[in-house]
Amino acid sequence: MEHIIGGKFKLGRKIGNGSFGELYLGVNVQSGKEVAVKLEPVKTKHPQLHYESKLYMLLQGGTGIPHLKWFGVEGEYSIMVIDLLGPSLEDLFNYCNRKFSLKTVLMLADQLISMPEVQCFW
Ligand SMILES: Nc1ncnc2c1ncn2[C@@H]1O[C@H](COP(=O)(O)OP(=O)(O)OP(=O)(O)O)[C@@H](O)[C@H]1O
Repeated sequence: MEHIIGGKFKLGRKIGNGSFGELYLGVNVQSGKEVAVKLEPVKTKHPQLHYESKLYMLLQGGTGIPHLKWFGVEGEYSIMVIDLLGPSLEDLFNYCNRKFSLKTVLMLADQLISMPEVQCFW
């Protein structure tokens, strides 16, 4: 039988790798909407995912911050379900043949420094 995370999210294909977790595409089986699912083995030496989910909770509602939909432990994994974001900056950089125009760089800088969530880490 297919495993449904948090009673609501079906796990799809892998979409990325972080330094401590793996990202998968997921689908909310009730609404059909796609989500991002991050998995971290519970046996990992230095668990991070629970802290990451708490940070998302603190930053909820901020510009560019994905909405935390669910966090829990199921089987051998800690699991966090968040909004599925668009392509990463690296993906966009590759799409532009690894060259951004000055205008793009300035627009990016402008967006980054005006994010209150980023300012609090300075
Ligand atoms: N909500 C999301 N929607 C779509 N793709 C995502 C989402 N979160 C992360 N990704 C992608 O998954 C990959 C891994 O992300 P992850 O957040 O695990 O690691 P990271 O930020 O690259 O590094 P670190 O593990 O140090 O935080 C990245 O390529 C990122 O673009």
